[in-house]
Amino acid sequence: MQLKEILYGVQLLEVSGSTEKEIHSLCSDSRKAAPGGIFIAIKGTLSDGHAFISQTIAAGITAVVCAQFPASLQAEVTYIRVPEPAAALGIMASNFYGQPSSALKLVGVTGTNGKTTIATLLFRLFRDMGYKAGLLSTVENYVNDRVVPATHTTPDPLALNLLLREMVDAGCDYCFMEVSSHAVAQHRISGLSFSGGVFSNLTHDHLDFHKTFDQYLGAKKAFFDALPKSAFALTNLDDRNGVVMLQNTRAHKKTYALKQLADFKGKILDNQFTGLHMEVDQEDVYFRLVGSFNAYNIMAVYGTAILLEQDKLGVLTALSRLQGAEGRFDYTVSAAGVIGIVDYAHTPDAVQNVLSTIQNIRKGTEQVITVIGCGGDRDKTKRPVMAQVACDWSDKVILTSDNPRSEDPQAILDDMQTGVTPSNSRKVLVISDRKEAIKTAFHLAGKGDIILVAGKGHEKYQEINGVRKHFDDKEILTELFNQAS
Ligand SMILES: CC(=O)N[C@H]1[C@@H](OP(=O)(O)OP(=O)(O)OC[C@H]2O[C@@H](n3ccc(=O)[nH]c3=O)[C@H](O)[C@@H]2O)O[C@H](CO)[C@@H](O)[C@@H]1O[C@H](C)C(=O)N[C@@H](C)C(=O)N[C@H](CCC(=O)O)C(=O)O
Ligand SMILES: Nc1ncnc2c1ncn2[C@@H]1O[C@H](COP(=O)(O)OP(=O)(O)OP(=O)(O)O)[C@@H](O)[C@H]1O
Ligand SMILES: N[C@H](CCC[C@H](N)C(=O)O)C(=O)O
Ligand SMILES: [Mg+2]
Repeated sequence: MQLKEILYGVQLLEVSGSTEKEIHSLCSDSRKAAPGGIFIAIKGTLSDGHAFISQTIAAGITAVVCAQFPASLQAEVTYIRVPEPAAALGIMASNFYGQPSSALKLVGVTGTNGKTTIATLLFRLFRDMGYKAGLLSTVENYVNDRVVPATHTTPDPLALNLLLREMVDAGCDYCFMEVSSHAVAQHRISGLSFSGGVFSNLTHDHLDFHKTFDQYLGAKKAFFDALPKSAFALTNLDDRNGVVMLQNTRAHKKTYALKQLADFKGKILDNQFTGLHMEVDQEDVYFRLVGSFNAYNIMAVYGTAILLEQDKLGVLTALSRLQGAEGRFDYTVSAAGVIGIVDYAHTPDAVQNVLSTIQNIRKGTEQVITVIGCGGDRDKTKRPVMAQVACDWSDKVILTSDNPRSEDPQAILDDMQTGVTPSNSRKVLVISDRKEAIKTAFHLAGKGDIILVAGKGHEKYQEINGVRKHFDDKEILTELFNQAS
């Protein structure tokens, strides 16, 4: 493709060299530079792509997009100066792959918790209703029934647009994707053409990256601010930040809620371990998903499907058959009657939601035993809060390791323990080895007791000292449950 075609829609500040040359590939990682390609220099959190420009030219790159020109320019290379190379990369990746997002109805889901659940339910709903569709999520990506492993919640612009291209080529009409706050801040979604945006909720997370809650809120809001007039913006009216999200959007503003009047109004009639009984837009429906937080997810999915012009009863019927996403309130019962729940709750709010759901459903006398850790190289301020929430809502808590990554597991546990109040300390055990922690919870549990293993959900690994080894909470729990029978 011609360089000038790839640059269509990019704000150019300065160009040195010809834009009428054939380009074979795009890359933002110097290690992937290929002859006849274009390199986009991005300033990241660890290094600055500008430092690698000469290396990429040595590897055969013929065009460079950057925020500052290098001191000396090579005659055969075209240099393009832009205000924000990361944003330019999004637009260029979209052009390079033939603007696939315009050929699909693309819906983005953002918020602290619920993105994977909402996007996955939407994907499965539309597949069940007979549509060809794609999914971009934390757990897995899908092109119809083909699974593409996920590396990020929201992939980088090149991987993202390539996947969208594959969806269009496979005949997909819809794509449902998670939009993480990192992706918005790093312009990974720049250049995409959205048909709709959905907001779940906003609570404490990622303050290591966004520094303040306002910056975190700003990243989520920027997604809605950039939606076109033709799109819809669907928000959760019961969330304190739900209205703020839509303040400056040009899209059609729509709302869902359980506690007040909204465009899409739901009500929980009953909430059991077997599922939710709800009234949705005046229809009485049973769902297999558990917990009041899932009632919100259901309303978000229902509202989106209606805004995508689907038939109300068809949507509710298909939705009532769906199971939750893997590792989200994933429920098993041992032969001896111990209940195990694996859940991806890894923020204070999510932990509280899962535990309050358990409290609301349990009959009264059963113990709730929570096994929980916090990830390394991630927001440290959430550690004591998560430990405190776990203690406040459980009878016993086993503090353990999640993914320590490059951190010392004991240091993470120390941070968590600062959230254990003296009155809660008698409830707490600290067992760094996660498998041992789950085993101990199992040995402490009797008939009817509930073990919550929180934080890792669907993850099939544990990362300690930068090394990933196979680890699966559900597998360990199931093995213990089977041994006992
Ligand atoms: C903190 C963060 O978001 N980091 C992402 C970011 O990396 P970075 O800013 O550290 O990049 P960098 O290493 O400083 O490099 C800057 C630039 O120089 C380039 N480079 C670097 C080295 C080199 O030798 N040559 C070279 O060209 C890099 O390719 C990059 O373009 O840009 C990279 C390329 O897109 C991402 O892969 C990387 O994700 C890392 C792996 C990551 O763990 N991200 C997590 C935190 C994340 O994004 N999570 C969210 C979900 C969060 C949630 O749960 O809500 C997600 O969307 O997955
Ligand atoms: N609507 C919701 N409100 C609050 N908590 C929720 C909601 N939906 C799910 N949760 C809780 O949050 C956890 C994560 O849910 P989910 O994976 O759907 O969210 P996510 O936004 O995709 O998270 P991540 O950003 O880590 O990918 C679940 O395991 C559950 O405990
Ligand atoms: N997408 C989130 C998931 C965290 C899950 C938890 N298991 C951890 O490793 O901290 C992140 O990268 O922050
Ligand atoms: Mg997710």
